[in-house]
Amino acid sequence: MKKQVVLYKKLSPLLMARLHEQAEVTLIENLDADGLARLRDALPRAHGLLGASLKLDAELLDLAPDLEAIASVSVGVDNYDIDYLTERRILLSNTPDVLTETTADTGFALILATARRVVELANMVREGRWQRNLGPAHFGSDVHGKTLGIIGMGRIGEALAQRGHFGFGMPVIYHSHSPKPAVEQRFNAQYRSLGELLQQADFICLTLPLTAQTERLIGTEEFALMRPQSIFINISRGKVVDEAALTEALRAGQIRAAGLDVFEREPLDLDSPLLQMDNVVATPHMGSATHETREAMARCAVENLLAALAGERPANLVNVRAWKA
Ligand SMILES: NC(=O)C1=CN([C@@H]2O[C@H](COP(=O)(O)OP(=O)(O)OC[C@H]3O[C@@H](n4cnc5c(N)ncnc54)[C@H](OP(=O)(O)O)[C@@H]3O)[C@@H](O)[C@H]2O)C=CC1
Ligand SMILES: O=CC(=O)O
Repeated sequence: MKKQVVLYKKLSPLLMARLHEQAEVTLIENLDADGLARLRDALPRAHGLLGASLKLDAELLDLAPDLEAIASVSVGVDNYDIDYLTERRILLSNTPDVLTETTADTGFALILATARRVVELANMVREGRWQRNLGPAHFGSDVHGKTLGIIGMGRIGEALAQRGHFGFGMPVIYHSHSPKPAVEQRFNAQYRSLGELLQQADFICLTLPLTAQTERLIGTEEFALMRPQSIFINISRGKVVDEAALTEALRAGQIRAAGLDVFEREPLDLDSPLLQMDNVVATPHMGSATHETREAMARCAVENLLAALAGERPANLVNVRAWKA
């Protein structure tokens, strides 16, 4: 008998067909109130779940006694209680690697957009406020040659370092759990303590996961270490930053600008003070959002799920302790 899979993310026809070959599929297209009620109805029969952007906590998963595997269409796994999943031997998989380059492109787009004031000045043109040649009040700051500071030197951090070093001649400094000799050699990068990095980098880029250790890692004290010309970029998770402290740092001129793809609460409220500031470029958690990459992520998630349901170890197993060899 085929296993029951609940999808809470729509897939391409090709991937739907692949899944239908192996499983009975229930598709929940929207996670609105109606969709969530349908999800709760489907959970008691589910062997596998596939989707993203939903906090799957114990209260919800207790409705699914036969659940064997969850395939997250994301690399970040902060929406899951990993200890709970491991205890229940539910295999959690994610989609690393396939989104690394695209997310680093987004990071660099934010670096360029904030430093060169692209959104603010493009809006000036669009709104008919471009009436004379630009003067210093509208000048931006250079990107090439400036110091790129990366917090979390993993896959995406490394792809950002590659762009900065080879593309823009930027000295790279970084902070991570531990030094990365191979990265240092490839990009002439130098390890710094968190405090040193915050004091020395022109661009401070967050590329680490949200965990109990990184939640609110950057707050009032950390912004106080940055310089008035520093530009802060967050493509990791909103909760790694104290958003009120960030808002205050921007207001007080402690930092020059911020490029933000992620927020404490998503979607970002329209009345967020961040949206009142010309020196903030806010994007809608679009790090991996290209046609090619989202399809590659979905394919990766489908293969992970099908492997798990077939009793094989998924290629991107997150909670390895849940695997019984
Ligand atoms: N904006 C978007 O759309 C996207 C956001 N993301 C976010 O980016 C994150 C990173 O992805 P990826 O690069 O693939 O992940 P990796 O696991 O490859 O890299 C994360 C790095 O963060 C470092 N790190 C973790 N905790 C700490 C800490 N407490 N202090 C210092 N360094 C730490 C790790 O260091 P070490 O190696 O030394 O242990 C690791 O190298 C994801 O978890 C996700 O939240 C990802 C994709 C898209
Ligand atoms: O935020 C996106 C992810 O893949 O994680």
